[in-house]
Amino acid sequence: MSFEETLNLTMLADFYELTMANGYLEGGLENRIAYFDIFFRKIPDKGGFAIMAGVEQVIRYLDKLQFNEEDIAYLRSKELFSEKFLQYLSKFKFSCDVWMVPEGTPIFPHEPILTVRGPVIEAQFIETMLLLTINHQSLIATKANRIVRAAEGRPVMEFGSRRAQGYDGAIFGARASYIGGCVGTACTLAERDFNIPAFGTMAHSWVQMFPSELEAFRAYAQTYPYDCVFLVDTYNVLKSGVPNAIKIFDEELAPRGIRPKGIRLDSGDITYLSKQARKLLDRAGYPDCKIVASNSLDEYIIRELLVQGAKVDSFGVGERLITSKSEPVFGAVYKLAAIEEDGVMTPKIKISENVEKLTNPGFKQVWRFFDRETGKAIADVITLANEEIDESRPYELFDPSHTWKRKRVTNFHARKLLVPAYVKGKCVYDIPDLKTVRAYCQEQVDTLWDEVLRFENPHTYYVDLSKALWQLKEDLLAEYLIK
Ligand SMILES: Nc1ncnc2c1ncn2[C@@H]1O[C@H](COP(=O)(O)OP(=O)(O)OP(=O)(O)O)[C@@H](O)[C@H]1O
Ligand SMILES: O=P(O)(O)OC[C@H]1O[C@H](OP(=O)(O)OP(=O)(O)O)[C@H](O)[C@@H]1O
Ligand SMILES: O=C(O)c1cccnc1
Repeated sequence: MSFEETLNLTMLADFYELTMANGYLEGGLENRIAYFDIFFRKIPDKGGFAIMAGVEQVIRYLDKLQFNEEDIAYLRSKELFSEKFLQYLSKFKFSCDVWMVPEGTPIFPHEPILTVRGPVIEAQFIETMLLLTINHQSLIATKANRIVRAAEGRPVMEFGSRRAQGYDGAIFGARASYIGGCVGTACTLAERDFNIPAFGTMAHSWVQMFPSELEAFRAYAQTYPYDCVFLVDTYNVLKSGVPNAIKIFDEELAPRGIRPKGIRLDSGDITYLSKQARKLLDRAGYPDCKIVASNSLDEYIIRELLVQGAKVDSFGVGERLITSKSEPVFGAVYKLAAIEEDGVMTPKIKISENVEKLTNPGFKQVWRFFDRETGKAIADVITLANEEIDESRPYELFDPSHTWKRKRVTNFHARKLLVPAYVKGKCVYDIPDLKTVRAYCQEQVDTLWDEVLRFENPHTYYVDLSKALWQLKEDLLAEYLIK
């Protein structure tokens, strides 16, 4: 049984979701339809984009939503909820429609990345689990993608389980890291359950367990002759670690015609040590022996190491990736966008003094415009769900805050980003395997201009509103301001 199959997280809800639900039922609002959007406001690390992740876990959660007898008994013990509500929960069956942006897609602030439509009790109840799932995995996939891009084609392995914030942080963090572009993970369970390649080198304790470093390397080579990546910094990298590694390559592997895989540096000045180690290995006839570096790395240090000319072939990255240490919050929120009664939809807006916190009302779609000539993404446009984009005619983009800033685009292809995931509670989403998601992510990131990809002061990618949505927002703002 996979780790996920052991989980039923129905009760992982914020208590107010239950009190509101009880209130809706008591007030006869249980059949009122609500539309909720998930969107985020700020890209971590001042980046130019984020990566959508966690969709598969949202589906696993929704598929299992069910209150068992224990849950009902516990809720009854609170002496807060009506018997009618407890009966409702015991027969609870998810019946909403859900649209999601596929995993691995680059996403931008303020655009809906997931929309739920359904009876308000159900749609409201799932807020917390949906947010925590998308927030966690999108955070880590985004961070992983930054680290992988900093490594400029050198493989990055995720080494963070031991420093993850809890076991689910480790497991789903490994999953998200893989989507973001890591080649594999040290987390064994992640390979068992998600098919993410798991591999590793050795710990300092292995080296310490033997009377000498040389004996430690020899024992490892005898057990795993085809898989030797020696950790060379337990005592002294250049005086003992690398020379001992070379000695064992010569004595244990070379006579059998086996090429060594690598050495790992885990402390000290990685640039200096990797350059010196490279010279020693090359001189000894092992130019193909790879140098792996680890030790509190992130995209900034990796980039700096490469600027310094470090001779590192691959990176193991743990704590700063699995916790997204530099910015550990992905602030996606769940906001009501419309309600529907007797088939009539009423758009809703959340007003705020802070322009950043104004919501986009109504039932919406997000379109990504691609230039047909370059294949590059030009802009995203949030429209009302029933709008169509005619690719055969020029489309006028305009900045929703500075409407005089306009751009006419021609020769474009427009793709809907929100795709159906549930129809009336039934999953209609074909979950792709993770390798496919990872490849899709890379392909989609490649559609972004370098100006959006860069780490420092990236260009703000356009996320515009259609005229109809902009007008609706203006009208609602005017209406509320007059009130
Ligand atoms: N050439 C370099 N340029 C920039 N940062 C580096 C360089 N080499 C290593 N670092 C980073 O500097 C930080 C500190 O590394 P250092 O090995 O000096 O300290 P440490 O972690 O305390 O060492 P140890 O593991 O021996 O205790 C780590 O995040 C490491 O990745
Ligand atoms: O530094 P990270 O990016 O998290 O990478 C993973 C770290 O985990 C291991 O360290 P260990 O737990 O053995 O402790 P250490 O920091 O003393 O090496 C490994 O040797 C790396 O240093
Ligand atoms: O396999 C490794 O080298 C490894 C695994 C986890 C953490 N640090 C290193």
